[in-house]
Amino acid sequence: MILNEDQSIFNPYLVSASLTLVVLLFTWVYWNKRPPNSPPGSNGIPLLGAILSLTSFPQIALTKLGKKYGPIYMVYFGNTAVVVLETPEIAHEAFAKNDCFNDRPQTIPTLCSGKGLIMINASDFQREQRQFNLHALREFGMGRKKLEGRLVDVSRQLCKTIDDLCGNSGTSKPFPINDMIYQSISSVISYIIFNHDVTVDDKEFDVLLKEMTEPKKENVLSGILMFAPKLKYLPFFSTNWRKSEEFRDKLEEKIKGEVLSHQKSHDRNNPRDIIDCFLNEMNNFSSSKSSGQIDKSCDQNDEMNRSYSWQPSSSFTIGQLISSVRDLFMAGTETTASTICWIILFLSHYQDVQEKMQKEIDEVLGQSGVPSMSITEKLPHVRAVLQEVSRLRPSAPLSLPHMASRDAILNGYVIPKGAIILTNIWGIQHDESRWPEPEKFLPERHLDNDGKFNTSSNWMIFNVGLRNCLGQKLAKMELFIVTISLFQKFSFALPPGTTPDMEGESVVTLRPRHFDLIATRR
Ligand code: HEM
Repeated sequence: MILNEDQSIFNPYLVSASLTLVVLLFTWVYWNKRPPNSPPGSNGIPLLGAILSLTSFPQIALTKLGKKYGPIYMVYFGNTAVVVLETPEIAHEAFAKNDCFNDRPQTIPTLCSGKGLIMINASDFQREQRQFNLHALREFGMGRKKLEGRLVDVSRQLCKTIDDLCGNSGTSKPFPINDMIYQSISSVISYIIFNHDVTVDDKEFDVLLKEMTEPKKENVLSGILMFAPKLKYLPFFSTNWRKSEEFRDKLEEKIKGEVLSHQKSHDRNNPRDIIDCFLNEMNNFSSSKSSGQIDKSCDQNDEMNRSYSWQPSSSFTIGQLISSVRDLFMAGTETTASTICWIILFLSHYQDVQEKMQKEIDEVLGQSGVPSMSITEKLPHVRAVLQEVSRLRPSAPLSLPHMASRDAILNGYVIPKGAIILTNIWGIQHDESRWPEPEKFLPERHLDNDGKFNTSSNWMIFNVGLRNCLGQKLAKMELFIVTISLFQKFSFALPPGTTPDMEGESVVTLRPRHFDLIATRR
């Protein structure tokens, strides 16, 4: 048989279709190859991996994958390996018992400048800075009467604003509370760092911070970049990345101004805030270089001194001061304020729980008693409410990303160097084997048979290990004192006929959408 031209076995369409098939087959085989003994999971769609699961609630998508693959699994976002931890035990093994899973991927442009506290890799530099800031937060914040006083003042101011809205009738019209809470919480951290409220005294500062945390499209994109950094090379995301860097630079310029004015009025024997304390360390370094002496003036009378053992070194520089202040401010506002908003929303929706909590507050403090951390034992129901709301709506549902600094074994699996490691805090706190009926709001699950408050290692909103939340003591104090102050003075309700949105929105944190409230003076 003679083949005419059209029937040739070298038909170009046939050849290119076959070649495409071969290329696709190779891509598929190559894409689906997994490193030997890596955690279970799927490689997902070639080139994209599981990236499409990063919907508006990535924590929920990842929890579903956890049910399929088990307590530790590995997926790909683009070509980046992402290991997800679904139990506190594995998180503990990774972050407390190991030193190779505590680096950070460079995925949050507003916090990644090679310096600071949050996104720097684990190193002597990082440990020294973490230790210094833990100590400085204690000195100017945690455990100090001074901070309790500040918190009480801030809460009083907040109550005064709400009281004005209640007017003569004693009941307000519906009003949004979110911005008031954000303002109060940023004021607390602002005093600890700058010894004044920068968001009130400097409007530009305030606008910048709001721009960076508002739930607008750009910030949602930043949330996605946090888990899939390689997307920053795509046109849509690259603009977003650049804009975030510009914001960071502007914010750092503002902080620099504050640092300069601190330098001018600095008295080493009378540190006013974290900036002064840091400046003392810088001076210590230069004087210890010349004299060999270490003078810890901000450390006088400090009962925590025993755990305070860093040596002044070159990690104390102006650049590092500016970046660490930026990180404390960013980390210390959004998370705590969102949690307080969730608490108010849940209690407004569940009126019976609110009444029970108020009864307890009334018995311990009455209408005029001043809240303080010394009465936590007497308020188990309040603590149970705080615990349950933050279990249901953790403000950092996937924690912050960690990164493997080398190939290493975790729970019997090989984790490749450079893999991003996420702790699925949401999944752990919604795991029905640990929390029966996990979706239900049941504060009493945190009380024992005698009505005493019960802690559980399955509650882990601050994550665990060597990079866990540096501000957790401060955060607990803020949640406790602000909540008590508000519910001691007011009852809150949602406007009749409205259906609350209890899901919220994920920006980088999980926060409630704006909601209106009615306050009634008690
Ligand atoms: C309810 C409030 C808060 C929650 C839920 C929260 C949660 C977290 C989480 C999950 C992490 C990541 C831990 C990890 O990667 O292992 C973290 C880190 C951090 N948090 Fe918080 N946080 C809160 C409040 C605060 C406050 C008030 C401050 C500071 C004043 C703060 C400062 C930091 C810093 C500096 C880090 C980075 C620590 C490091 O990398 O070594 N946080 N936080």
